[in-house]
Amino acid sequence: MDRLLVLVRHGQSEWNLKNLFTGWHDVGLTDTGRAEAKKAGELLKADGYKFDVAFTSDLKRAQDTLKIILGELGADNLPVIKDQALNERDYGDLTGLNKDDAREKFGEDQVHIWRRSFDVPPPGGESLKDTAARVLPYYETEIKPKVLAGEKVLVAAHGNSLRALIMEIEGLSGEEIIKRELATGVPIIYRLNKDGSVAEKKDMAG
Ligand SMILES: O=C(O)[C@H](O)COP(=O)(O)O
Repeated sequence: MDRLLVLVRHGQSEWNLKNLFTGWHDVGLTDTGRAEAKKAGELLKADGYKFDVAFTSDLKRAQDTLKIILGELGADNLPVIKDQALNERDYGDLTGLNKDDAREKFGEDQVHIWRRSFDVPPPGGESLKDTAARVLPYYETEIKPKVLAGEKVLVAAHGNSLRALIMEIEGLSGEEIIKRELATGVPIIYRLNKDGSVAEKKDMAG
């Protein structure tokens, strides 16, 4: 049985381009982001991937990325399940601030801690641990059972909600996952064992 799970981070968003903390703010894709999504769809199509169901967040940059990918795959009618459990980490009071300005204001180290520590939340927002606490139950109850039952599953979500998922799927520690950077619009392909562990992994970045 092919227990296929493909994860893809949304393409470049308007606020990625402007280098602003985004979190739950609902911004659209840039032209580059749309092109990245199209390329992701083309790569998946070229390798013959087909899906039974797709999951995405409640935010349009992930939903639009998914829509473009499904268009490339000729799968516009695929069932799509949207849930805010897959949203980006909430960046709290940092939302809308320029990341370089924040480094000047709060210091490089503090901003790095907010962005890449496992359990220190930005003011008023979610740490990666907090994000994992809502992403992982959703994965366990909604996504994983489908993959283990043999449905081919595509997930379009966000840098930090996908980090939380990858941590669980690959069995990484908090220390290990915070070092992992996810490129926008690059599919990561997993084939899982019966127990949900990774049988095979391929990153389409090469
Ligand atoms: O929400 C954001 O600003 C980005 O999508 C992810 O940001 P990060 O790389 O600072 O975690």
